[in-house]
Amino acid sequence: MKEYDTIVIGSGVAGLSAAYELKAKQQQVLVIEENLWGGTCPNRGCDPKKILIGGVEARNRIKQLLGKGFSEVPPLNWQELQSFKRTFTDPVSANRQKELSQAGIDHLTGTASFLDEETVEVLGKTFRGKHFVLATGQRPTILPIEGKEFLQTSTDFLALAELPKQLIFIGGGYVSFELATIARAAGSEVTIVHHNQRPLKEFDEELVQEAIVQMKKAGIQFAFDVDTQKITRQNEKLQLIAGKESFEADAIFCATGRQPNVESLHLERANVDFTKKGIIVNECLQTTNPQIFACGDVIEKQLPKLTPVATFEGQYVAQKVTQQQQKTINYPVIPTIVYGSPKIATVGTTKIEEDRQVETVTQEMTSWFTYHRVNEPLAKVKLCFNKENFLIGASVLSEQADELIDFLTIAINQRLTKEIVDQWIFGYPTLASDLPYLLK
Ligand SMILES: Cc1cc2nc3c(=O)[nH]c(=O)nc-3n(C[C@H](O)[C@H](O)[C@H](O)COP(=O)(O)OP(=O)(O)OC[C@H]3O[C@@H](n4cnc5c(N)ncnc54)[C@H](O)[C@@H]3O)c2cc1C
Ligand SMILES: NC(=O)c1ccc[n+]([C@@H]2O[C@H](COP(=O)([O-])OP(=O)(O)OC[C@H]3O[C@@H](n4cnc5c(N)ncnc54)[C@H](O)[C@@H]3O)[C@@H](O)[C@H]2O)c1
Repeated sequence: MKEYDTIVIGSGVAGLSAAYELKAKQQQVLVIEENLWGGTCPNRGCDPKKILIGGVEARNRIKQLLGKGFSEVPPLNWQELQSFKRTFTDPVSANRQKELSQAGIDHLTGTASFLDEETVEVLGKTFRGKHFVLATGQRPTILPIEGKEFLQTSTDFLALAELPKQLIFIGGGYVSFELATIARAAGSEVTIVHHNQRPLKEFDEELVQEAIVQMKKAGIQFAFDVDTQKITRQNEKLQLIAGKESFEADAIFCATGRQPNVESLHLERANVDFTKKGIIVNECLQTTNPQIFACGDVIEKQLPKLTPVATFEGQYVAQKVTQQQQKTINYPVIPTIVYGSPKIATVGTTKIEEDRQVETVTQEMTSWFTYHRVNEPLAKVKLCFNKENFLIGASVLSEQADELIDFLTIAINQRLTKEIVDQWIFGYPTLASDLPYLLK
């Protein structure tokens, strides 16, 4: 049986960032992956989504400038956009394997299951590890309802060769807001159905409501307080049934959250505890078995489950395994973005907490040159300052929120004030040159 210093299970951003860091510390490493190498982000998550959003952004820019240089909005050609996307996604899995070979990291395709605390089995072969890193990520949850076999997921949507005419997204989270924006811009009729009145609950409620107003203007329909009970097929059409209400569509996508990939690992044989939200870890990302660490989406955590968070954790875990790191994990503030149209982004503390004596300042930026020059309908920021006037959090609504939020993240991490940035010269006119007007 072959023995390794560390066996990494899962080749997403969490697993691979751990593997490369472990190899750099001269460890013998094996990575095991059961599906596409590279995991969710580059194959069926952030990257393909953002390529499709690129087409939407270009079209929306022209839409905003109708009568201001443009007289018509060009149609978004789904097949062409999908082919462009595939030029990115198709080579990912083979490239990731090639890169691992070049780095001298052993890798194996198959499902890993523990036999005991030190041994895993893959396709009938066994491997022993002194340490393990569990980075098996999550998969979309499918509602356990009658007709669930008709439900599709974000993975299916991102791979659609043809775009159906009428679509429903169940759930008012990231996936629904982003994929509904893409489908609508490409010409589908789209409805988001949500089970209460508060979609995107992690984001500022007022900004979410303002985003919904604009999405409705773009033709996306919303149905709130809809408790989906079953899906039926009648001829070529699907019916989503919720009590007395029913909605018709050609395709229905379930976007009600994601669940951890733990079942096939047989964690009980390795004495690793987990809940339905993920693998339980301590503040050193160590599982209930001290030789086994876990990172990325598969762990149970309050933080947002995002690519840069998974990368950060993968690197930390590698330092922990090689004992280069003594401290508990210390996360910086985490920016998170919904790539709809408009975009909504948030970072740090954004709620007024009396005991921290914070102040929230709302700035409407629509008339600022940055937004007015491209005729954005609404651009708004909410900034949270502590009593020393340092920025500690922000929420942004705009087509350019994804870029501004990172400048605000730098301002929080570096404790930037207006006095400091007034000493700097930024390229003008840019989002960065707005920064002095946003800080105290
Ligand atoms: C549609 C979509 C859009 C997203 N957009 C963004 C975005 O814009 N920005 C952002 O920051 N985040 C985004 N995310 C979230 C981001 O993709 C994840 O947070 C990130 O990919 C998690 O990485 P990971 O390494 O933890 O897991 P994954 O990338 O999921 O990797 C886990 C891997 O483990 C493998 N595996 C599972 N079980 C086993 C087993 N027993 N044996 C062997 N292999 C196994 C899986 O096949 C998978 O490849 C998006 C997610 C989705 C679904
Ligand atoms: N831009 C990004 O960073 C990005 C984009 C996509 C996905 N992601 C990651 O993927 C995760 C999954 O995204 P998601 O949108 O599937 O999940 P989510 O957790 O963001 O949203 C799911 C939504 O579905 C609702 N819901 C739950 N049960 C429901 C039901 N029966 N009927 C109707 N609504 C219901 C929830 O209240 C919630 O609003 C995200 O939490 C995030 O970690 C990130």
